[in-house]
Amino acid sequence: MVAIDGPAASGKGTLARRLADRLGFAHLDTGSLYRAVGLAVIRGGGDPGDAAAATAAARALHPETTPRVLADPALRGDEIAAAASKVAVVPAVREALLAFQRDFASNPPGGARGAVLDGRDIGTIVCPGADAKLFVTASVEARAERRLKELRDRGITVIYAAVLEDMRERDARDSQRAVAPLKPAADAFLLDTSSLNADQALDAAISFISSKTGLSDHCA
Ligand SMILES: Nc1ncnc2c1ncn2[C@@H]1O[C@H](COP(=O)(O)OP(=O)(O)O)[C@@H](O)[C@H]1O
Ligand SMILES: Nc1ccn([C@@H]2O[C@H](COP(=O)(O)OP(=O)(O)O)[C@@H](O)[C@H]2O)c(=O)n1
Repeated sequence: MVAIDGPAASGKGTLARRLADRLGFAHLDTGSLYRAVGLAVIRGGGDPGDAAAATAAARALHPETTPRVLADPALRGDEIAAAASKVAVVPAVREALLAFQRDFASNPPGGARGAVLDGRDIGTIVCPGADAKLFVTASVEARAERRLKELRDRGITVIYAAVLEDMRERDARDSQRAVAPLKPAADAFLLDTSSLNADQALDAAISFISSKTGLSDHCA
């Protein structure tokens, strides 16, 4: 089981997807779970900063329907990213999402022989027993450039300064929250992708993972 954590637009999702393909593992983007909770609160007319509304939305996510919910393209916008980081500070929300993540890691769907999970607290809280942990970073400017390009490619009109500001705010909220803050696990491999392309990041990750013997479905 491989755990990948890091801040927004560091490249952790791209790396996790490509690693999963390479290893024949299932992939779970755990940020989508928090985004789904944020989206559900907004669609219900609520405020993502309201802990009770966020907790109710997290508890309403059921394992059978979750894969369909996670495929909703509406999850990908920056407004939903901000909502996700607000619901993510609520301990009861995190608690409600824990079992789904651990179950995915221990019993990967589709008969996969392992799992790659990416998020903020995979190596520290969700799967502290992971066989390999990576913490992917990049400068906030490089990450804002990447997110800007991604949003513009999807036809969304945004300016660099606003994306940079959003990213700084989310970094601060994610790193400073009391429960499961964004930070590298003590035994994580630090991978700074500021000057690496996606292929180079994948190569560096494969070298690290190859140095670990025997990947299994260890998680908690
Ligand atoms: N090493 C890299 N160098 C440059 N761009 C990258 C790299 N890895 C990913 N990207 C691009 O940056 C954007 C954010 O990557 P993503 O994997 O979604 O980040 P995260 O999951 O950390 O938010 C995407 O458009 C992706 O194609
Ligand atoms: N394991 C996780 C994953 C995401 N999150 C929260 O969910 C938000 C959205 O995560 P994401 O991974 O989809 O965001 P990006 O990195 O794709 O921008 C983050 O800013 C975190 O606040 C979390 O708290 N724990």
